[in-house]
Amino acid sequence: MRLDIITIFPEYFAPLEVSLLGKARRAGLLDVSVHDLRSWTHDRHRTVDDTPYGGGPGMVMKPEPWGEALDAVAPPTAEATPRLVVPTPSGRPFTQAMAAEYAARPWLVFACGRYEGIDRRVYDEAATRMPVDEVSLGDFVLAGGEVAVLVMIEAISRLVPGVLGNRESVTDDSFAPGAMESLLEGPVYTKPPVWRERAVPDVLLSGHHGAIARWRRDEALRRTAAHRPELLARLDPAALDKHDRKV
Ligand SMILES: CN1CCN(Cc2ccc(Cn3ccc4ccc(-c5n[nH]c(N)c5C#N)cc43)cc2)CC1
Repeated sequence: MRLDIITIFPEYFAPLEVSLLGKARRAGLLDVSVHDLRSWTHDRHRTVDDTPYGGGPGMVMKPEPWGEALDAVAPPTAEATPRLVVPTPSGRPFTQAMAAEYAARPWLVFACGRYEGIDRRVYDEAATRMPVDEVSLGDFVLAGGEVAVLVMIEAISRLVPGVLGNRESVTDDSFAPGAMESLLEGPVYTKPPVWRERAVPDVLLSGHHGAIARWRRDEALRRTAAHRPELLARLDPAALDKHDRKV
């Protein structure tokens, strides 16, 4: 999977060198390139922003550098076509399902905006030759797209086959398709069996896999009811057995 990131702060992406993502890159599972948008400026001050037409606070990212950057990173003559993913407060909510969709794609280009955003004509022109997705991480306001892209790359990359050593660990994720979809994950425990007089629930030490699965589902239902009751409304009633309904 090829990932290209265009930003005025390339240093934000140093974390992509460490941990799982670093290993995945070294294993050739991920081909990640970070590009400095200012490489496509031609003035002495390497200008990427200007005042907004129509007035208003702040600055807007100029279209020219973005146009040249996208031409260079994803040339119209390229054999493959990337999906352009642009984080923005006004985008579609980023979800685990979107992460899974993106993880199945061969090439993503991430455009990290700053200031009050990127001139709209950049989106419109790019959309003439590649799919453009505007995506939001949630109902809060960041100062730019870099942190959002880091979050999305981590969520997407862990779903790429081979990146996570133990594939099973994604099947029980919150929001993962299947039985746990729309449920938050339950509590987890490891050794020691007792820590500061707090014991691990007996069922987890019982070796009784059916009882353990039941306990985990009950805990997931309880946590979802407590923290995200609206997710329970999404559950297919057929997926709930009579025991679930008592939780
Ligand atoms: C007049 N007002 C009208 C409202 N706008 C709104 C606004 C526009 C940009 C920014 C800063 N910014 C620049 C690029 C960029 C990318 C992502 C995000 C982002 N924030 N929150 C998420 N979940 C994000 C994601 N993903 C923020 C970004 C902040 C606030 C301001 C001007």
